[in-house]
Amino acid sequence: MNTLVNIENLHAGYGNTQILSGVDLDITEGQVSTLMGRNGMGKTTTIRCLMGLLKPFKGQITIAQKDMIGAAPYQIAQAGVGLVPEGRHIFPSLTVAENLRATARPIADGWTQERVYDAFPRLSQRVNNLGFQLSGGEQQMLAIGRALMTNPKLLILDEATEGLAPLIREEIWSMLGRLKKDGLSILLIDKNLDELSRISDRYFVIEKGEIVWKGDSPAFHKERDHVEQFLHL
Ligand SMILES: Nc1ncnc2c1ncn2[C@@H]1O[C@H](COP(=O)(O)OP(=O)(O)OP(=O)(O)O)[C@@H](O)[C@H]1O
Repeated sequence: MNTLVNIENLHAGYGNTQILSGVDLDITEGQVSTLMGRNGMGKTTTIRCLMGLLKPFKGQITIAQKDMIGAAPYQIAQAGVGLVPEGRHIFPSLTVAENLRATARPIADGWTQERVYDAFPRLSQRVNNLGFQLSGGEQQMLAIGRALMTNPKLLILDEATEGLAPLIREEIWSMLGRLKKDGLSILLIDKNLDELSRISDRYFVIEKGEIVWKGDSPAFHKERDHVEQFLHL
């Protein structure tokens, strides 16, 4: 199996404050990987470096074996990485259809609006509604749909089900399961261990800007108590 993204010895922070001090993270094609850690440990900072939104102090980032450190966000998108950011950030004054069209990068046999509506039937009933008129769950589905319309090789979801109702969470988790079956590589930033363990193949735990535990599914199940200790206060 091929390595899609490789992050090595990543150091980054804000101004003079160092947040990441040597993060190593590798993502294998076709797998679901999970980055976990308590609040403020550096998960979003790691993703911001990968997406070209924050310039790292040092380290290496490759996407499909190509050096991408310091690349601009549009170049990361072109390299096939799509992000569903924490807090969704859909366009509030555009309709659902316009939101989906806004970032689309069509390819042959790729994602279309119809495919997104098939995947999230709730959205198909809201096509002409404006972003701000949607419920939190519908906004999250739209944010995922919008990322899929860029036809990514790797889809990153930062706290995808945070604050959503159980039924909506379930819809999103089963949708992610279907995307995995279709062969999409996914990186989840999440803390819901029960739901994660249904689809995740590999796990990384970050603490104070370093990966302190990593393992595959069998290792996670065997050492779950140990992993949970990193996630609790
Ligand atoms: N723009 C910023 N300027 C200064 N400090 C920041 C900025 N963004 C984040 N930080 C700090 O960097 C640290 C890591 O934040 P980060 O968002 O990466 O954490 P996280 O692991 O994603 O946590 P959370 O689950 O709370 O989102 C925190 O201490 C945070 O306060």
